[in-house]
Amino acid sequence: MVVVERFRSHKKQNWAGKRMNIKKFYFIVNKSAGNGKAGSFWYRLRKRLDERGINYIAVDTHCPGHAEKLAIDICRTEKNDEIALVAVGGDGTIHEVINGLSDFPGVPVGFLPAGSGNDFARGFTHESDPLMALDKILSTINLATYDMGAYRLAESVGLRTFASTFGIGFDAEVSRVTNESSYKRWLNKIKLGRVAYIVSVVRLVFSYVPQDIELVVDERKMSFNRTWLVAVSNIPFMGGGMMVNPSARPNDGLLDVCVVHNMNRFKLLVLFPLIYGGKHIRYKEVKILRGEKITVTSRHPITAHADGEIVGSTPVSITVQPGIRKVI
Ligand SMILES: Nc1ncnc2c1ncn2[C@@H]1O[C@H](COP(=O)(O)OP(=O)(O)OP(=O)(O)O)[C@@H](O)[C@H]1O
Repeated sequence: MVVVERFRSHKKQNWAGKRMNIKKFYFIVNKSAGNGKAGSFWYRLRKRLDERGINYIAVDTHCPGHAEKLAIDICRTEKNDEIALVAVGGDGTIHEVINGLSDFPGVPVGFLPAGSGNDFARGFTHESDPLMALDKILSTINLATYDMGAYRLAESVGLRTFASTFGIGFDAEVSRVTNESSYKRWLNKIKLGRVAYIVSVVRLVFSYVPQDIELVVDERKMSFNRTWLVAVSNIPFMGGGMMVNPSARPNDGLLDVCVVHNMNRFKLLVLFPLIYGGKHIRYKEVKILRGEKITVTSRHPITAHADGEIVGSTPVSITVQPGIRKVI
């Protein structure tokens, strides 16, 4: 009955935990995150920085993709062992910043959660309050090295990075519909941004068409019929706290894979709340795997997201990059 398969166990943890000598903090601020909530958060954060006499520079993003360019420009002009970059926004903002840092492994990154979902904070920094998160970052005591995921889509050039989850299928459509929705804006206003993802699940469950896929995890080849989603995770959470891969750890050198297949729509809807406690993995239609290299192919292209941002469609190959990123 329980179809939870663990053919790889966690590797030895690569926790680094050391103090750094950071001389200057760069804050990359996406004031549009959380549908504008980040702007008011930033006002309070800046006040705290000024009160403490911190040496910092803040730069605002002006459009999608800008955080990545800013991160590259900063790292090219500054001594990499003296700076830290801090993303202020949601998971989309941190996704852009870590991609900008791809060629600069020595630069630590921090996150002040001010978006709608904030799964990065849940999985890495464990601090949901932006002011508390700022205090932790400034103390730079909690510096550790973490794994990142790398993905290559057939239609794109080069390797891209994700921090939390790479998702294919239903969850990608949920991310797309949520990001385009007007209810996300309204729910963010009343501090219920994560509920927007739940609304999208209910909207899509009766129209989404599950697809057949081929999955390879390390050397192991598998076929799944009527697949709703494949979620490749570095941390347990996606979509604002859904615990899709409860055992995923960002410092074990491995990625966890959750495949939901052959489940009828009504069962999916009824069981959906279980994902918040990670209890969905008990069901025969849910397969959990773990590995270092994952490829997904399908006859028809299936939408894919990285950290909640739509990035393309299948086929895709994904690998883990063990301990590559310093996070404060
Ligand atoms: N100045 C800007 N104006 C509009 N959009 C921006 C701007 N700067 C960045 N963006 C885009 O805003 C999008 C949303 O940002 P982000 O994901 O950080 O917030 P969120 O969607 O509210 O939070 P979460 O992803 O945690 O649910 C990203 O795709 C990013 O590229």
